[in-house]
Amino acid sequence: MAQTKTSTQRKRSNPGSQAGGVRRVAVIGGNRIPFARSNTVYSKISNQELLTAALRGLVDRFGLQGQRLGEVVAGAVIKHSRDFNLTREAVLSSGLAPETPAYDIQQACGTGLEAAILVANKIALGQIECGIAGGTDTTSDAPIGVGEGLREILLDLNRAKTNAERLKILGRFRPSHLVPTIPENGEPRTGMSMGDHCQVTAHEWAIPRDEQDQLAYESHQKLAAAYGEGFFEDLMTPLAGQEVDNILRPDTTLEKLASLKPCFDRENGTMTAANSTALTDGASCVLLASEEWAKKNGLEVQAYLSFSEVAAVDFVEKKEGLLMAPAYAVPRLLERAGLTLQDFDFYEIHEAFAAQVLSTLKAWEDPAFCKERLGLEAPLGSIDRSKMNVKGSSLATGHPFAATGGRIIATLAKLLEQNGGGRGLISICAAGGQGVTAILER
Ligand SMILES: CC(=O)CC(=O)SCCNC(=O)CCNC(=O)[C@H](O)C(C)(C)COP(=O)(O)OP(=O)(O)OC[C@H]1O[C@@H](n2cnc3c(N)ncnc32)[C@H](O)[C@@H]1OP(=O)(O)O
Repeated sequence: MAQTKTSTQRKRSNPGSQAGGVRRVAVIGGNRIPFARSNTVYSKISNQELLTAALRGLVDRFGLQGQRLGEVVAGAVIKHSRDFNLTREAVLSSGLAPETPAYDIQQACGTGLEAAILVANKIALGQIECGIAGGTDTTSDAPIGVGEGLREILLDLNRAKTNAERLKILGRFRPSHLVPTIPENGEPRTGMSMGDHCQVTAHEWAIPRDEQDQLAYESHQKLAAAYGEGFFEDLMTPLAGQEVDNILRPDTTLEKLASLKPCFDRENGTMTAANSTALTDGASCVLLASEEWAKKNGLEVQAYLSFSEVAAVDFVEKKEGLLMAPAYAVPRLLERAGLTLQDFDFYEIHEAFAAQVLSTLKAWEDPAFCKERLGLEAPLGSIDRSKMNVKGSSLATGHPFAATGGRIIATLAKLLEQNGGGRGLISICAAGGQGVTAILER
């Protein structure tokens, strides 16, 4: 029994983890539910149920029933106040051993990738052997809050001891108290939405409308082709009769996209409902492990999560583009990894908005931006666009905020496995002027 052994008698359980040493972190595989436009098929399904469905699918696929994993880390950008720890609740219904620890994190649209970095770091340090990272979001089931006035009345009512006290408190009630507090897709410090911010950046970088529409069009074409070849068959668990992302429009045309009206700057804007992500419901997760654990459990390694970098920009005082932090994170990532921007076989650049992707690519090509903002002697340069988002991305799949990271990791890991090797770059912009990036290799 472990309790009767002294520490010196105890066999070291992670011989790969020497002091100061790190282990390679394997991506075993991922799973997600099909993503759905908000207020459609998942409109009556909670965040917790969406995450549970994605987790259960992963548990079934990799035979993890009853296993105690190191930990499960996930989160949602928009949560109800009742969801203290929705990841733990999802784990308790997932088929994993109930002794598996789990907790929520929140890093806006970077949540899923940040969760994977947290789990990976513990595996790398030998603190755990395996874990699951994930994310979920539903804008169909957004929490509606009550205003301050009504909140005070309700709390006082709860504390009141007599009916007379209750009646007196109810006398403070005014119809104006019924105005609800609805969560906004906006930045608290600027009062602008993500789309408003991105439209400012698109103007600054002079991103033409037709280039944004082209990117959106290609995203749908590539996602449709990926479904056609069965790419997602072992990456997805159907839910509520939904088998594919219902935002996907394989039949859309460039002419149709060109006909849509701008939706943020309505006068001079270039961003539309098609070259912006739609509000989406969904969940995803990925299984990460040490190589030893994977081998012991007879599981193949798809890829390794080797580097990560998170950056933040000053979008308040310095007026940097809110969604431009990946432009800063990636050069730091490359420097630490000893790589150039061209040293990749795949690029997974989250398509929050087509204009966000195109502004970031343009920034890396721009000598003045690279010198003055990034402190580089030469620009990072261009990427081979045929290697970018090859199975479609958020414009076509949709973007359930916290679930996008897991979708991307699972897609890229499978691509690297199919390719028989190589390297992929992940870049995800996030609210709050942040960007989460990582490298997968095989
Ligand atoms: C949060 C982070 O941390 C970082 C990030 O990722 S930032 C990104 C976060 N996400 C967002 O901010 C979501 C942004 N999106 C939105 O707010 C909304 O989707 C939107 C304002 C852009 C559009 O909303 P909407 O007007 O309700 O869109 P919707 O009604 O679906 O579409 C408008 C029209 O375009 C059409 N359309 C949309 N996509 C199309 C496509 N691909 N092909 C053809 N037509 C399309 C629709 O059919 C519709 O046409 P009709 O009016 O004829 O019905």
